[in-house]
Amino acid sequence: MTEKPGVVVTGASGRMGQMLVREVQKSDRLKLVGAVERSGNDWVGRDLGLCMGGTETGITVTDDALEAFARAQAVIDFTSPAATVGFAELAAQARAVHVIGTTGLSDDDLRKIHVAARHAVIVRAGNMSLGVNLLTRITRQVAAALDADWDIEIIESHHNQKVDAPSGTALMLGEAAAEGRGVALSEVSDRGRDGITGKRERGHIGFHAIRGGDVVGEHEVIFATAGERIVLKHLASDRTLFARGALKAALWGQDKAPGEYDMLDVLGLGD
Ligand SMILES: NC(=O)c1ccc[n+]([C@@H]2O[C@H](COP(=O)([O-])OP(=O)(O)OC[C@H]3O[C@@H](n4cnc5c(N)ncnc54)[C@H](O)[C@@H]3O)[C@@H](O)[C@H]2O)c1
Ligand SMILES: O=C(O)C1=N[C@H](C(=O)O)CCC1
Repeated sequence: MTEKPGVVVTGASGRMGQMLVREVQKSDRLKLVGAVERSGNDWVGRDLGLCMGGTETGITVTDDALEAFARAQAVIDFTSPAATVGFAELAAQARAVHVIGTTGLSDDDLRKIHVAARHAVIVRAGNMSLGVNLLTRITRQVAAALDADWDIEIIESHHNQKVDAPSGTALMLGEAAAEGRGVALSEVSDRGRDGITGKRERGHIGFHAIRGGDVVGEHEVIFATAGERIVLKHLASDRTLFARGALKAALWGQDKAPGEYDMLDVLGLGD
């Protein structure tokens, strides 16, 4: 039997990090070989299993990402934009598949990730769930079928600890709607109206963010015209769906050529 690909989880103590650790430990196709946290985090230098309130795993949480990545075939990374940009370079040096779930990346961050993908497989998506990725396809199709008499608005809701807005998922849905309309999202995006904004611009795509409690993630794409509305909606109630998508991406990437990929590639929903 061939060896299972080894996985390092970055941001191991985070909401998604802990979920990812559990899912890799449960997997019969991947093996957990490392856990990375930022310098100064309480978990660094301690056994991962004990930190998570369970039994010893023999994996010591480290802040030395390159040393950990060198032992891995995949890095699963749901952290912060600054951390992810650094990890992209290190994962490329280690020739490990880099699965990026981090959102809130700037254009400059994306350029750096693009450079790293010359030497490594990078799979990045603002949402790793099958349902949301399918919804991007449906959104594109509906937007292509309707003209600009239909106003497009995207509403997203998340827990009160989320630090970026609009969510990565809302931006994926916005990109899909813009693509269906044949326009660039950057030209038509309206984010969070406030004050005397003037009337809604025809053809624009609006974004609105709700933050509260422990909402895992909810997204609505509204197509509104005189007398009728179409509302497409996705509700996530459990973070394991994002983690499972990330594991699928880590396995899928093992035999791919260096380059940038997304979950549509992984799920076979691409063009
Ligand atoms: N793509 C998806 O499907 C999806 C799903 C859920 C969350 N996310 C995104 O994942 C990211 C993390 O979300 P979360 O809710 O787990 O946040 P979180 O704050 O709970 O966890 C982030 C973790 O990253 C760690 N971290 C930060 N900088 C680091 C560094 N330099 N080195 C190592 N670790 C570092 C933090 O210490 C923390 O433990 C966010 O950008 C979120 O939007 C994406
Ligand atoms: O909890 C988060 O943070 C989430 N982030 C992603 C996003 O920005 O869309 C996916 C949903 C959960």
